[in-house]
Amino acid sequence: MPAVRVQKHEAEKVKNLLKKLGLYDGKRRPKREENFVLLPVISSPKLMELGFEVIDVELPFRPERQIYKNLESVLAEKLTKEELAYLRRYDIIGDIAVVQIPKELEHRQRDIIEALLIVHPFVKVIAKRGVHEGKFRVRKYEIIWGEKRLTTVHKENGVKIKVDLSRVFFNPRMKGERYRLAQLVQDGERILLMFAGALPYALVIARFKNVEITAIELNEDAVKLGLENIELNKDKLRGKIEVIHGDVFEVVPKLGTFERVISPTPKGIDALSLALSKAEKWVHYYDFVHEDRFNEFKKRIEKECQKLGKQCEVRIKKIADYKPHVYKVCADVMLF
Ligand SMILES: C[S@@+](CC[C@H](N)C(=O)[O-])C[C@H]1O[C@@H](n2cnc3c(N)ncnc32)[C@H](O)[C@@H]1O
Repeated sequence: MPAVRVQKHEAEKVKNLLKKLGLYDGKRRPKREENFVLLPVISSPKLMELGFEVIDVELPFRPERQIYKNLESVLAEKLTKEELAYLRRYDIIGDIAVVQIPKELEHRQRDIIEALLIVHPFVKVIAKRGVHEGKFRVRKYEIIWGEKRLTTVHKENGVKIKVDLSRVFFNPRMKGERYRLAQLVQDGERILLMFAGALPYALVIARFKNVEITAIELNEDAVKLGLENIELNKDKLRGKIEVIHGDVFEVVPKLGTFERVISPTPKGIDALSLALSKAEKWVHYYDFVHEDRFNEFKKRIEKECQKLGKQCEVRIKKIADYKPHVYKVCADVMLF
């Protein structure tokens, strides 16, 4: 059966491209071979046209449950249609499943736990999530099954990220966004990462690109985890990460400028002017914006640039739904 043979460091990028083109065969597992990875693909002349090395190899099939079963299909046997409509997206963070159980489904908690264990037999903890709280944006959780811990190692974009959900912010749904930024970055850049958390953005960027990242974070627990994460990934990182424990608004004004500034801004904090003032070429500024206010947000950024004597081009990208009509967005700002 066909597989594409790629260098290990390119595997993630090529896999994403193949998925986008509908050529990746998710029913079989990829395989490592020294410095190469064999990616299962669907037979297509397009692969040759794209210049890939296609070989014929037996790659093992994934267990059936991983392909066909999702939580909804398992629960469809037990829950009514009305109840199924209340099911929310859940996250798998390392070996922890994080679920939301609305009050309409509280009486179904046991069924939901059983179904999760069928779909994800490797999870060791199932936790119900609450809202983000405080300036460190940590969520409240209630463990409803398994080991009594909220610490785990999550794998994403080829890096390991140790997190303690009871002490630090972490959002696995930003995986694609972190990959997007890593692809925009060029080797050799100096990057300022504000509000760095346990370093998920820094690790993914430094895994793909040979850059110098200065990361600022106020939560001491996140800083400690970030340093552990650098150690955990040291063999894979092409770039360097320096972590500064402190308040962005005190530390950053004392620093010089950077080619690129990234601000995964906590909700309710305005660090726009600071981010723009420290950037030479690019800013990626995250915020939560009502769909009717995208243009207003863009104008505000342009005005801030003018105040700083800089010209800019702004693109607002929707990253995730936050609540009805409000999105988490990233403003990609090019300065010139
Ligand atoms: C939305 S989270 C993003 C964390 C990380 N970038 C991630 O994506 O996982 C915001 C982070 O900013 C940190 N933070 C909040 N206020 C801060 C400040 N004034 N200076 C530095 N860090 C701050 C919080 O502790 C939290 O880790």
